[in-house]
Order: sequence, then C-alpha cells, then structure tokens
Amino acid sequence: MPTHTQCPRIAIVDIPGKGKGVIAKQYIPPGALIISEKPRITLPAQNSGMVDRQGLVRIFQALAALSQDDSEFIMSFPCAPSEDPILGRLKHFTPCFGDNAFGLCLTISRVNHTCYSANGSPNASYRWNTRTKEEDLRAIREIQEGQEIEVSYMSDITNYESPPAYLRRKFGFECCCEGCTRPPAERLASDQRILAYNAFVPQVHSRFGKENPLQILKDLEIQILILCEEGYIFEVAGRADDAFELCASYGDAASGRQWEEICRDRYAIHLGTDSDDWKVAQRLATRPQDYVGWQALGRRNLKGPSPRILEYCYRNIETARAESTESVASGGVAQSVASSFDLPSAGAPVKLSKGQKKKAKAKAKKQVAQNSDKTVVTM
Ligand SMILES: C[S@@+](CC[C@H](N)C(=O)[O-])C[C@H]1O[C@@H](n2cnc3c(N)ncnc32)[C@H](O)[C@@H]1O
Repeated sequence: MPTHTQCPRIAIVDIPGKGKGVIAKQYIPPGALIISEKPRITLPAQNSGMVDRQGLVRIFQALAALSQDDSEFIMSFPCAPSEDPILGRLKHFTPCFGDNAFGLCLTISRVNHTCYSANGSPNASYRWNTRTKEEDLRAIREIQEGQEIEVSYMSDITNYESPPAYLRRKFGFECCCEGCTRPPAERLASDQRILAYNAFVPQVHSRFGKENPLQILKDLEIQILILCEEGYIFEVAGRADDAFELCASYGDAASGRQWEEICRDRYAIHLGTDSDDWKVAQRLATRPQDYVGWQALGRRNLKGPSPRILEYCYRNIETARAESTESVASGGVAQSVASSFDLPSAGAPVKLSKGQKKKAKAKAKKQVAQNSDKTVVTM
C-alpha cells in the first residue's frame, strides 16, 4: 500500500486550526500526480453514493469487524462535539465511484479543504480512479516546497450555496480558509458575480443561431475571466468547450481548435491525460470536424481566444491572483474587457430577472445534489 513515506514529495503535519494536514516537501508542478493510494479502510455503499438504513447496518457490521488499529485510525480523524462520534467520522470517507464503496486513505484523507475564491483556491484535487482502484491526488496549480496541499470538498465548479454554510451543514466544521475569512462585503461581491455567471451559463446554447456569434464569444471571454478571477479554473474548460462548439457549428476549424485546446489542457491538469474527457477534447482539438454539430449553423469565420484569455488561462494562477486582487474589488479585469468591447460587464453585480433566478436556483439544486455524492452519509 503506498504511503506518504513512499512518496517523498509530501508529509503529514499538524496545521493550526485544522488538525492534521499534508504539505509539500518539494516543488510540485501543476498536473503532477502527487500520490495514488488504495484506501486503508473500505466500507460498503450503494451505487448512488448515498446510504439508506440498510446500508448503515452493513457499514456498522463492517466497522465491527475492523482491527483495533483500523478503528483507532478512524477515531484519529476529527469530529465536531455536536456530532455522533462514529457518523461524524464517516464523513471523512470519500466515494469510490463505480465500486460501491467508500474509502479512507492513510495520506489523502488527511488533505484539508480550501474554498474557491478570489483570495485563494485549492492547489490539488482528488478523484477515484476506477481503472486502478486507487484515489489519485493531482496538483492543479504550482505547489511550492513547504506549502499546504489543499483540495475542495465541494464541487470543482461554481456553486450557488454559500461555501461556509455548505461546509457547516455537510461536514460540520467552520472553514478557516482565506475565502471564508475575508470581509463580508468582499464575499458578497464574489457571490453576486458567481450568481450572475450561473445565470449566464444555461442560456449560452439557446443563443446559438439566434444571436451574433461574435457577441456570444465576447460574453464567453468575460465569463472565463470571471472564473479565473474567482479561482474556478477547472470550469474554464466548460466555457472554452462552449466556444469550441459555437465555432464548430459555423465550421470554423482554426478558431474551434484554439478554444478546444484550452479545454483539453485544463483537463490534462485536473483529470490527467488518461481521462476520457481529455481524450475527447484532444480528438476534437485535432479534428474539429468530428463535432456532432459541425457546420450545423452554416459557414462563417469567428474568433479564437484573445491574447488576454490565453494569458489568463495559461499563466500561473498565483500571478493572476496577485495581479487581479485589486481589479476584483473594483469590478475585475472582466469589467475592463467589457469596456474594451463596448459591452455591459457581465462581471459587475447584476439584477436577475425572475426567469434567471429560477434557472440559477435549478442549477444550484442540481449542483447540491451532485455535491452530496461526495459524502458518505447524508443526515
Ligand atoms: C478529511 S479531514 C482532513 C484531515 C484532518 N484535518 C485531520 O486532522 O485528520 C477533514 C477535517 O479537517 C478539518 N478541516 C479541513 N479543512 C478545513 C478548513 N479549511 N478549515 C477548518 N478545518 C478544516 C475539519 O475538521 C474537517 O472535518
């Protein structure tokens, strides 16, 4: 079983205010697979990732059969005083998707959480690898020697529910990350931008064929800048893919290819080049003509990503954050892109129509349901 002692790049240490945590013992580049681990303890689960009464009985039977060492390992994880000492600790197990199980790993389960925000965002992400039956921990940003390795316990995409409230409700802890501890006005401004962004996303495809495609591409650029400023770099892949689909629908292979390359390169960092998502994006970036809606809207030359988008998507996110902190407070780089295009900024707080609010709420509900797959027991 791989342990941190076999992975000289990381170490488990005490982190003030969070219990134990994992730090990098050397520089780790974005996209690097930090460690793959088979869970030390595996508990049964249903396919859905949720647990019903019968499932709980099976879990307690499995717990009763554990060795003393394994039970002590589980009890070494934190549990809020208000929670049941066993159920509270089961929350640290992560789903082994497709394998009807939840696992607790020696090292990866010690990785703490940080929220996506303009003030800081996770530098790593973990996923169950159904092929190797291991949990993969991957660097999604540069990690410097001595820096804590942090993932997001929430979805990697924008979320409607306020992160501190979600973490309190779902995991029972008060998050002390930079995003949660910033002044309420700053948090509110970010929440409003995310809300406006979430209202924009479901409309994109319905605009294809009805509106000027160059206008849609400009709007997508603004949304990508918001994502970069708010730290949601994974979701950039989705918007770049939307831009690809638009270009491919008009048969513009050159522009489409450039957009899909952004999508592919984000997948390489977050999911790895052995993931299905990366393989599809790689195929479309190479042969945009394979897109199912190729030339469905006719033939027209559109635009690839602007130099600013390429700079934002490819440069070190640390630099982007340091340089954009001031601009986020004042409406963000997205605001200045809008002015240079002479467009209203989608980044500034907007008043949502009833329909937009409804759509944003529906999306939020869906995301909350997806997020719930990340925990073992829902109370
Ligand atoms: C999966 S465990 C991570 C390892 C844990 N810190 C330990 O000591 O074993 C999750 C728990 O770590 C703590 N934690 C993780 N991220 C945190 C954060 N951003 N702020 C405060 N506590 C955090 C909480 O107690 C949470 O329930």
